[in-house]
Amino acid sequence: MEDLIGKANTLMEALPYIRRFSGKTFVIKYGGHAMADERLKASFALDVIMLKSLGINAVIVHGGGPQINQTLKRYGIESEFVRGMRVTDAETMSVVEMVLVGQVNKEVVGYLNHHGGRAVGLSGKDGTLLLSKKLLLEAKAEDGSRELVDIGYVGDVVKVNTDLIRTLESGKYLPVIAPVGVGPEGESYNINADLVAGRVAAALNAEKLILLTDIEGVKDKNGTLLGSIAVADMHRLIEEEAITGGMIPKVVCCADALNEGVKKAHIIDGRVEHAVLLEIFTDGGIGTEIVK
Ligand SMILES: Nc1ncnc2c1ncn2[C@@H]1O[C@H](COP(=O)(O)OP(=O)(O)O)[C@@H](O)[C@H]1O
Ligand SMILES: CC(=O)N[C@@H](CCC(=O)OP(=O)(O)O)C(=O)O
Repeated sequence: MEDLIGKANTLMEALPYIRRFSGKTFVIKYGGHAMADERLKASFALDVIMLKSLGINAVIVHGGGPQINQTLKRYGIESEFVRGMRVTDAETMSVVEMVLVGQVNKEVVGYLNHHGGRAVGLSGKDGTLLLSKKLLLEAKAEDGSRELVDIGYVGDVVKVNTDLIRTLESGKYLPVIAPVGVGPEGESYNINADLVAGRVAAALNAEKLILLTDIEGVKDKNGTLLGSIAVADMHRLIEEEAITGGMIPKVVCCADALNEGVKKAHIIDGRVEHAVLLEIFTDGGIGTEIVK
């Protein structure tokens, strides 16, 4: 009996969160390690289906950097990154689109539905979901000055077709978005998935933006996990090169999303089973929260 009462208490702990979040929108960026491991795939799918069952409008944006790397390697195409963004020429762009839209998106949709979801896969081209433009990247020149760098078909989101997402949600469907945008001339753009998640969260006025990654959260120069960082500290950590590579677009898009009205932004460890539920339904949460 004690065991059963314990179970009931665990359920009751979630009640205030369920009350607070039912009817709200959560945008979840799914990527990194959690996409590579069968047990974690199932745990992620079940977490998302649980959220939908509780009346939370979950929207998934997935990555696929490692899968793109694998295919580029198979084709003998070299790839390099600037501040966490892949330099993308026309040939690379066609591989990126093939892998993200044709392979990864369908795989994610497949296992969400296998576990009982009503997932619908979309690229930024479907219904012009992600109208985009070329992204010029601000980087440090050798003399220390700032310069804008053209890294090819890499984009930023100009406008999100929120109508399409709301239409799917009203039918209880679960949108799963591949981070490929479309320009005014119909051209494709490779967009960092964290950036897409941040823009979609802002456009939907989301309650939470949650980025799953392959590390416990954001760490300082000594490797200590930071439970919470303010936007000002974030800029300092980037300047000091404590935050580097793929972590840069993550923290920057969290800060942008908060500025545009998203209530909370979290970077959490996708290697932990049920990471999404632990973040949402426990008092302390997990990982790093970015705060204004
Ligand atoms: N300050 C930092 N704290 C944590 N991770 C960092 C930091 N700076 C750089 N990183 C790196 O960023 C990586 C996460 O970015 P990325 O590999 O692009 O993740 P994902 O594939 O989940 O999008 C971490 O594995 C880590 O190597
Ligand atoms: C411009 C840019 O860098 N786009 C990314 C898109 C995929 C992505 O963001 O995947 P992860 O979240 O798994 O890293 C890329 O080409 O790898």
